[in-house]
Amino acid sequence: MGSKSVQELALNPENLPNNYIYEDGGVGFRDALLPSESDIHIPVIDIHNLTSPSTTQQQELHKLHSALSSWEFFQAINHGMTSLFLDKVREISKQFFDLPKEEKQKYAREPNGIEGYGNDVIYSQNQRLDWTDRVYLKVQPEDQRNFKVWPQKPNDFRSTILQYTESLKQLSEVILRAMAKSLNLEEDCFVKECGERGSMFLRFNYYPPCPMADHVLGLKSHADGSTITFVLQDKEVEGLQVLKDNQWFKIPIIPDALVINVGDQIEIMSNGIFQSPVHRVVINPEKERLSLAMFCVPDSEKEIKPVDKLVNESRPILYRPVKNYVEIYFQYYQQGKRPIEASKI
Ligand SMILES: O=C(O)CCC(=O)C(=O)O
Ligand SMILES: [Fe+2]
Repeated sequence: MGSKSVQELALNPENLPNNYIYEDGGVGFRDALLPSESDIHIPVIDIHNLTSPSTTQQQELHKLHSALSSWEFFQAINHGMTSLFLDKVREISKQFFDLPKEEKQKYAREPNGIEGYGNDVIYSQNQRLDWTDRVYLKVQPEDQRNFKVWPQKPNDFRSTILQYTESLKQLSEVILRAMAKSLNLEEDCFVKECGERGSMFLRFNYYPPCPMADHVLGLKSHADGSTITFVLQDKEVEGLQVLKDNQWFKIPIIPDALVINVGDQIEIMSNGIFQSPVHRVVINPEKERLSLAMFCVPDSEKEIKPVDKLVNESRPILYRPVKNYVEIYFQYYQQGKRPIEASKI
């Protein structure tokens, strides 16, 4: 990891390294609109309804389709995980970042590796840095778990994360099937496209408070390289924003909802019908914020391309096939570029 964690930098905020600071670009970071202030709402989807008998399911699929073609973000409720369990997930995450530096360093990522505890990988000198410390773990498939970088403290860290992974693995299938149905495709078409050995990456994002919140970003604007992403937001401190029609909107907190968004790989598979939204995270001057993002990605051996049925004369093919998209993703991201450009025809 870089010489200092963001958590350490936050102790001495008068002396921030230049790479964290947006001199003028920062104006207005925190005055994004709440969708409700503009008469529009981030859709809320009831997952139970997605798997209910016909009429209820049809209505919910319709809602999902319109959510994904407008905001590309939605909040999922009734997803089967209890409030108590989600609190537990947040609690063990917080406990990890509260540990002494020496303990956290045991799980530090390799200088150029991506898994483990650390902050931004530095690719170039003038790269903008994100005001966040992370733990990044490949949690699926099982035989690719690198337990060397999985925290052992708090004691129930691993067991809680394994349970969380299992729940989201099941939920991701439900969502991918529902997405396909909402496009009148074979129900299993996206699931199949992801292959037998789809991967899941879990990222714990810890954003310390920063008095220069108008001049630093927790996460610079980006779109995810996943098929879909699940975000468990902080229960009290907001920060996630989505760009729509050139305007930033806050994603409001619904305490037990999971925020779900389309990633680049569903944009490719759906031939651009569902698009991967640009989003960012702003910082709070007084309060820390913690979130968990779970990225679902296809088997790295599988080639991803637009589904045949979504390509026709009026909708020509818009994307080239891609393979192991995650690989190129980070380099593009750290240079502030959008990796999806590599696939656009
Ligand atoms: O912190 C958040 O709410 C969102 C995190 C995110 O967008 C990401 O990790 O890709
Ligand atoms: Fe993201």
